[in-house]
Amino acid sequence: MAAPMPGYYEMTKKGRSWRNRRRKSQKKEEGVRLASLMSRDDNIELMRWLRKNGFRDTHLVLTDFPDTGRGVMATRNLKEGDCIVSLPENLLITTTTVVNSRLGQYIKNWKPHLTPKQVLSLFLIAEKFRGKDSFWYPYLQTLPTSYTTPSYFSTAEVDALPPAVREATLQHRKVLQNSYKSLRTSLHTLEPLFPDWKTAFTFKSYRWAWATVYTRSVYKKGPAWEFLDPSDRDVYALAPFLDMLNHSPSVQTDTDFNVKSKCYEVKTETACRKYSQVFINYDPYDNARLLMEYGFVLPHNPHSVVKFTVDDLVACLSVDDRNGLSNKNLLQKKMELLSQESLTQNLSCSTEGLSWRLQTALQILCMDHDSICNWRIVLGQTPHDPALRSTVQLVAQRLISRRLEQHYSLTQVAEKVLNPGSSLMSIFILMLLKEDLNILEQSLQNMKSNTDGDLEQ
Ligand SMILES: C[S@@+](CC[C@H](N)C(=O)[O-])C[C@H]1O[C@@H](n2cnc3c(N)ncnc32)[C@H](O)[C@@H]1O
Repeated sequence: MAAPMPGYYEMTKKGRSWRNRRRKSQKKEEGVRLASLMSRDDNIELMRWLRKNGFRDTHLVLTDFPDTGRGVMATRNLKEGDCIVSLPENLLITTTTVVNSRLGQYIKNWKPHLTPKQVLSLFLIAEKFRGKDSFWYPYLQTLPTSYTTPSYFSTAEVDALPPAVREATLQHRKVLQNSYKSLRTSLHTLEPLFPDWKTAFTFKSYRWAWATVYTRSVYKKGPAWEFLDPSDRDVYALAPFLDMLNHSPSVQTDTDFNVKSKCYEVKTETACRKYSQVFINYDPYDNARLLMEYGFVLPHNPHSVVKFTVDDLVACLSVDDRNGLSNKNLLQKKMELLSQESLTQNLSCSTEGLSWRLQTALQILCMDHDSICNWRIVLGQTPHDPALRSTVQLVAQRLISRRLEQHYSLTQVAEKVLNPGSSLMSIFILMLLKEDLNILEQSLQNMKSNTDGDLEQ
């Protein structure tokens, strides 16, 4: 298991002003940190190998940051438009790399066909097993030995998750297990290449390789080889050094393969000061998605939301339903409308309040028989019908209060069961629960303080 990073311990125990003070003092310490990480043999070897194979030197160095773990630091000021990484094609691991490798001719004939992720995972295991004989050895040496993605969660950690995230976790694990199961029957054909194939291609090593591909690959369109399973797109590339860049939602970067220079390039659209961490923006993901796909959670993630299902909304409607809003026929009509208007998913709230989709779905669900016949007109009215508005407000408050209660108990149990001192995953799960609590509390507070009952953001 990856060793928990001290920065995360600090984050869970101390306040924002403490962190700000700490950050300032950390800036002074960064020169020392820089020395410590760059003097590690595997990092020296990685940089030497990259340069030898056409990587142009950049003003970036690998550094251990207290808040994010290993990342990349700028050794000079970077300005908007600077190309910060330019990685030649021969240093990318894609399905083409695998096809042209010794492994290629073996796996081409496997049935069922392999997906691009399976191909890359097998290649990583194979090359790792070859040790120093592999061209990729200096890169493989710098990869994490384990991850914090859902396939590494303990049972207690899975149980502590909010229900929707737990479901996604179980699904993620099932996909991984099925993926391994489907190729396991063909592994013996690798015997001429790997007499020790049983020791090399275990589920444990597959889980590691799979997580490596999931958390570290960049988008690069491949040729979609005819031997590949077309259900997954051939768009993954492992990119040494570039994959050391951590994610921040507050930066803009332009990351793509340049067909002219034949290099994978990262251009920053956000200036970065000397001795600061250089980030790229993976995507505008909320914390649940970051945890599922990358195995981490961001404190104060601006994209974080708490999601609801239509069933959650309906359950709040039917409590004390004196107006008959959940009458069977009426409810069926409302459900049809929600489907027709694609309002059955992404119903969420953030610290800013309820999303437009959640508000609109609630308004439709709160309409009585007369209003539902003219639902477009009723929805379009400004100001809204006061009776409808107050029903929506009541149901919305009930929705958030209920989730808040559930979340309080989940968090209390999680705090008892999980040990943030021994697992980074436990820290992230507790952070996720606390971020969600914060969103729900702020949403409810906003609603209550809004005396006019205006639910619009
Ligand atoms: C592409 S790698 C980045 C380099 C990685 N930190 C390393 O040491 O190899 C992506 C992984 O880095 C970590 N990561 C990225 N951004 C992060 C952030 N803002 N905070 C914490 N961890 C982050 C997550 O573990 C994620 O799966």
